[in-house]
Amino acid sequence: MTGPWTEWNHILKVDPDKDLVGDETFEDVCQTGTDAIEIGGTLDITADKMQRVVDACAEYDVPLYQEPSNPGVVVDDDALDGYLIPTVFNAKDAFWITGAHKEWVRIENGMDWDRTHTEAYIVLNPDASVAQLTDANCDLAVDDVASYAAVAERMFGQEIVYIEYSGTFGDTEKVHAAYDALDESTLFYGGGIHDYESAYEMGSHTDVVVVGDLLHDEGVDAVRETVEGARDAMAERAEAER
Ligand SMILES: CC(C)=CCC/C(C)=C/CC/C(C)=C/CC/C(C)=C/COP(=O)(O)OP(=O)(O)O
Ligand SMILES: O=P(O)(O)OC[C@@H](O)CO
Ligand SMILES: [Mg+2]
Repeated sequence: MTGPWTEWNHILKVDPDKDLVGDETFEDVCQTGTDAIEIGGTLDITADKMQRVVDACAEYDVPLYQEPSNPGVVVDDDALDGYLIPTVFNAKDAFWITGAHKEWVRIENGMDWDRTHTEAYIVLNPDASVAQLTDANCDLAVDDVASYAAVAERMFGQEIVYIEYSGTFGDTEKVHAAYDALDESTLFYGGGIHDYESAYEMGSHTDVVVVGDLLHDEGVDAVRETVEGARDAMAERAEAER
């Protein structure tokens, strides 16, 4: 199966625990030009907060995915195009690799497998809450990162590999090594994208750029610039590869 993410350049990650800027609305959020909205965050997430964002975005055209941080915050809603379920490949605590997933399947009454997809996370910013929560080993060299990416694709059949630098702009050499290591899987990159230039720069090392905190810190106009930056970088790469 190939998912719609093979066609994406940009994802906007909305944290249900954080506010929008000024008088911006979810209608504005859905009209930034992003290819998809992912709803999720690490800290202080609840099903109610998730549901509020789903409801606020439901009537707009942009594809809507939930990215739950634990089984208890998953919401069942037809407005969702699907669930992007993290599995943290470099977590030292196995709960975040397969344990939470086992619990989810155990408590869930009938899984919606057709709408359930996984993201093979490689977490690289040790200061991010996701790194601390999962006890991720972020001390990885370029070849470690490339090898994790290849393992995710070739041994574990992961369609999405996610280099996560949440909160800080990452090492482009490591991101590019993951990109080079993948043949079929789609590479997501997230962390510290804050303007056209940073989106453009990272956009040439990944398939998809994920933008998170910028929405809550600067607002939709800043997000729109990152959509442009990612799109321009990826269009130029596609042109060069022709
Ligand atoms: C099996 C199910 C349904 C859930 C488990 C899913 C797993 C393994 C989650 C572990 C990793 C995690 C917490 C992912 C959440 C997505 C994410 C990385 C959001 C970004 O979080 P940060 O930006 O670091 O957090 P804050 O903004 O909340 O500080
Ligand atoms: O908040 P930022 O730093 O943009 O990170 C985006 C995303 O990868 C977080 O999961
Ligand atoms: Mg965040």
